[in-house]
Amino acid sequence: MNEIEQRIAELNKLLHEYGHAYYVLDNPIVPDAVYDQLLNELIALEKENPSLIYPDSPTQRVGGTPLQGFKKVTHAFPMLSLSNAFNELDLRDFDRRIRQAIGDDFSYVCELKIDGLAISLRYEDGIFVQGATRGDGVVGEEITANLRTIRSIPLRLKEPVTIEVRGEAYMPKKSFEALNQSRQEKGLELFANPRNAAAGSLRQLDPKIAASRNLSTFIYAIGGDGEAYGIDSHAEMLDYLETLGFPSNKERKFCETIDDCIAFINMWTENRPNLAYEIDGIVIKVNRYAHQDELGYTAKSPRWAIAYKFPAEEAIT
Ligand SMILES: NC(=O)c1cnc(N)c2cc(Br)sc12
Repeated sequence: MNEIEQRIAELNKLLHEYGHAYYVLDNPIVPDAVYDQLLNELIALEKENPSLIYPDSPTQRVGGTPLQGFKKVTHAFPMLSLSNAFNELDLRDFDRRIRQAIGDDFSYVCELKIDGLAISLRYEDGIFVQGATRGDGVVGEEITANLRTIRSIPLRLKEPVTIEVRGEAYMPKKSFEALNQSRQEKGLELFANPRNAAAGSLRQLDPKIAASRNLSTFIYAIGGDGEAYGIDSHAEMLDYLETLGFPSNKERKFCETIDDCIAFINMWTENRPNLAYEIDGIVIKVNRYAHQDELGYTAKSPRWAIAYKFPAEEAIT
């Protein structure tokens, strides 16, 4: 490797590491000015040596030309939908059905239900190759160019694995308010809520628009068989996603009983306004894969998970 090739390799490595710390861990290692200076150095070197541009270089996040339309893609593994619970009785019915099926020796994991747009990300040998919307769960729209602009989506994983993951793309509350403020000043129609704003941003044909919308993601599932990665529980899977470099939501709780889940729901019903992003419920999943396999699926959704939905908020008159 000559000096320029070495410097480009080093800048890619540093910018991936700094970008992961800033956008995924929310814990910057270097000041923004240092990040920007290194990024500008890489942009200049790539301009002089286009043959040395890495496909997953941080400079390659925002594509050039707008698309003509979105291709349809079939997910390698169908994307789940969850049955809903609206009150404590529904939750205790869910718990009772599980006990009747597998006995009492199991535990739950509770997670925040992010109010955004469900997405699927495909990586081959650790490189981000395709991203899609959920669509009908089987066929979605290919929105790779737009998802590449989301800084919390790694373009290269920490391990060279081939994997398909699922998560939620969302717009933080502050970004939503700023976007609507600027749209109001321009006399444009306002977005009704952050979910619509995130969905609208990811359905733009020009990636530069998506790049300007400050979207983020939480990744919360592996498509298909987690056991293929040596994992045998949901909690371990979430930790594995983090080791690969994905942003996973830290507000999750290992719960021994449905009472613990209800306490978690009550706490977040209270604390929901303090979050930087919107949630529309709490997802409860039986933790161990062996138990999930025993419980199986209905025609539409897993028997081992349920989404508690917060009551619809009173429209502010
Ligand atoms: N953590 C999770 O499982 C989770 C979080 N947020 C969501 N909007 C969804 C939707 C499904 Br389906 S699962 C899930």
